[in-house]
Amino acid sequence: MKNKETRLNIALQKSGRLSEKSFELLSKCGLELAQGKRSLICRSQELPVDVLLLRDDDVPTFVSEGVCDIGIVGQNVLLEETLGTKEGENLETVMELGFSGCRLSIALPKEKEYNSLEDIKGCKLATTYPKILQNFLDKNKINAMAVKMEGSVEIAPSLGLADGICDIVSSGATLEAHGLVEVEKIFQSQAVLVGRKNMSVEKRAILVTILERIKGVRAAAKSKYVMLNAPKSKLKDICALLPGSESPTIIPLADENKVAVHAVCLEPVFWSTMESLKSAGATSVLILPIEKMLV
Ligand SMILES: Nc1ncnc2c1ncn2[C@@H]1O[C@H](COP(=O)(O)OP(=O)(O)OP(=O)(O)O)[C@@H](O)[C@H]1O
Ligand SMILES: O=P(O)(O)OC[C@H]1O[C@H](OP(=O)(O)OP(=O)(O)O)[C@H](O)[C@@H]1O
Ligand SMILES: [Mg+2]
Repeated sequence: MKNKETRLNIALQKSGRLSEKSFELLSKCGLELAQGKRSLICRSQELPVDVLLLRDDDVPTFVSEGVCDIGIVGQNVLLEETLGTKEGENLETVMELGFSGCRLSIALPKEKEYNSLEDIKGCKLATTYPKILQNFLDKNKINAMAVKMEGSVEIAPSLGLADGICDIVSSGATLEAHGLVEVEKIFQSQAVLVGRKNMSVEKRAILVTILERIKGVRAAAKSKYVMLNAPKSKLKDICALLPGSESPTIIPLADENKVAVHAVCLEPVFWSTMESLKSAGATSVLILPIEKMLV
């Protein structure tokens, strides 16, 4: 009998703040996912990978229980779901993904005076993250109460349900719209790839392929391909200005006094860099995006 193929199961958020970026990342890694309209599982033809679509809060449990091998989740949810449980012992952060950056903060109505944490003693704070909040309060020896809400937390103070909140802040626009002011940042978060610690050798091999591709996608996103022409006499100065470039390719030109320089720059190339290149004698400076890169 033929052995069952080993496939890596990945848990992704079905819809929400993480899902679009997660799908985009996998797609850039060559994992085009065939998904029916209402299907909660999709298969990749390119690699032995299946993707399960979940609520983000369920991602840590699915991975720690071994239903999925890896998953994408915010560090805020990962910490909330694993604080004080055995679940976290099976899990490891495999890679920080650099998107969905946000912070968990305490915010109070703008009328309330705030000088230090002492001012929230005895307060009721509405939050979706009671364990992270309680942990922060305990560490700072502040006696305040966490009131659990599943969403729309910012509305709680104006309805008299709480004195303040502890919720996700990114631009701060939601706080402002609800007359709240951020007074303490308690946790900085981004999306991570979380994995189960004891994975089979076969599954780990698939994971390594995906990790290498993610590294390539992220390196390509930051990098640029630079092409320019340089007078031979200025070549050294011009090459020194190329940010994060290992060893540029130098190509002869019809004009014997000039060469073409092609380089992969692993750091951002700003307008100011291009202006410096021009001042140093470079002409026809072109900056091109890089689609894929194996690093
Ligand atoms: N405004 C924001 N800016 C950046 N990242 C955010 C923002 N809001 C949330 N996030 C991040 O995205 C994650 C998912 O947020 P989302 O609002 O989609 O969660 P949710 O409503 O709990 O979703 P689900 O329905 O899957 O339970 C958060 O846990 C956080 O890590
Ligand atoms: O500081 P800001 O940029 O305003 O972002 C913060 C808001 O973003 C998230 O909500 P989201 O908009 O995802 O809606 P949700 O409450 O339905 O999850 C979070 O719960 C905050 O309410
Ligand atoms: Mg959720």
